[in-house]
Amino acid sequence: MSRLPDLETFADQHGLKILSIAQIVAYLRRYEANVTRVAEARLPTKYGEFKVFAYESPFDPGEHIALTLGEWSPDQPVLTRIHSECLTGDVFGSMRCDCGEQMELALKRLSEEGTGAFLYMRQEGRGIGLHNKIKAYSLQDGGLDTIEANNLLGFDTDMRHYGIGAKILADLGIKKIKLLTNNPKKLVGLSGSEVEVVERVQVEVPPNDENRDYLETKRVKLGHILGSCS
Ligand SMILES: Nc1nc2c(ncn2[C@@H]2O[C@H](COP(=O)(O)OP(=O)(O)OP(=O)(O)O)[C@@H](O)[C@H]2O)c(=O)[nH]1
Ligand SMILES: [Zn+2]
Repeated sequence: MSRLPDLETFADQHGLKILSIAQIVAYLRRYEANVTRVAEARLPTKYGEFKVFAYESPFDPGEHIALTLGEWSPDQPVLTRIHSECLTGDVFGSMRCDCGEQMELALKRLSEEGTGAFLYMRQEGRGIGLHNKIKAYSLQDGGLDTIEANNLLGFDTDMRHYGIGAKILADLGIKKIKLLTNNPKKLVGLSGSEVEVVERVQVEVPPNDENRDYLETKRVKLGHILGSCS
């Protein structure tokens, strides 16, 4: 019986191209990060009159939106918040985390600046989704920290990526940003993208009794720059 050729020889013989898993993943990541603006409208808020832009992206079902205030020139660094969805904090005022208050603080800062962009990325629960975040909360009620809970559920600590956010900013004509964040990993996540972070702007809110341990875990285990408000 003749031996089967190895995959690469077979591919050569048939004019096929064999891609490594890493090449396929890199390709999907690039393709996934393409965004299409699907709608835009006026959005008057208590923080001022924003424009709201809706985006979609292949392979990513998240209905991401961007709110913008004012105008900018192509080389102007724009005050920007890339906010990850937290339904419990952003909508219901949960005190387990700092998300809702950070969202309000960021919108206020944009309003004071008179110019800026606020991206609302549908990466609930650091990318694990709402139901899984609530499962993680349940484990945290039993004594685990936010990272241990994610890991016990079989998820990485943080499953977000920032390529789509960078593409949305590029679509809005933003090339340089002053990024409102306490998370240095967001800067790393944006490096090599079409957007340059020229400054990190602290967006810290005071801790409360419900989120003090959670914020400490973020500081110690996730490397968030926190502490000026405690
Ligand atoms: N899995 C999980 N997600 C959480 C938990 N608490 C908050 N989140 C999510 O964490 C995300 C926000 O991430 P944070 O680590 O608070 O902040 P960040 O966006 O990385 O950093 P900043 O820019 O400084 O706000 C949101 O998607 C929340 O839904 C939790 O206990 N478990
Ligand atoms: Zn939150």
